[in-house]
Amino acid sequence: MKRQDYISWDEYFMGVSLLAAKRSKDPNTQVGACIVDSNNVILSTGYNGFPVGCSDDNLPWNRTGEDTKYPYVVHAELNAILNSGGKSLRGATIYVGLFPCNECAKAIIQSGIKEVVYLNDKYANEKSTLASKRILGMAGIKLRRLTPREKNLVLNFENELDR
Ligand SMILES: Nc1ccn([C@H]2C[C@H](O)[C@@H](COP(=O)(O)O)O2)c(=O)n1
Ligand SMILES: [Zn+2]
Repeated sequence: MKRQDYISWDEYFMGVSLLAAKRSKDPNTQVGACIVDSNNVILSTGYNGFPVGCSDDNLPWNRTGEDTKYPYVVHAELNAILNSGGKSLRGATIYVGLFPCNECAKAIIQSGIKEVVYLNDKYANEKSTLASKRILGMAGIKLRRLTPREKNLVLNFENELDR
């Protein structure tokens, strides 16, 4: 009989986006994204960080004050779109830990992505999120908040060493 406790496609792709988020150097919010085609093939991943060539150590990670991270950070969704290397994203789905902002929403729409699956909507009342929902809705993009069956998905490197 086949295993019964395998993870769903949704859990797999959201899991990949959460794993990508672990690469983020942002001390406050780590976001990952995973773009998938209609055959459940991963097209691209990304996480929030500074642009290539801009050192993580020489730009600010502050949220407030004179010099903040906001003008410099590339969001996870945009990085995933840019990392796709010119592949067509038409009809694709983007899995992302945090609901996309308006800037990422524009890129999502223009790239042809048709569905956004997200986990967290902690900035639901921000102008950027409201604008994002407005344009994603107008563009006919499906929005789906994922309710995971399990709270935890454990990766155990040690177990694999014993096989
Ligand atoms: N959908 C999103 C929303 C935000 N981000 C990035 C941008 C920042 O690095 C961080 C948010 O920082 P906070 O204001 O919570 O300190 O998350 C993203 O990549 N995708
Ligand atoms: Zn964004």
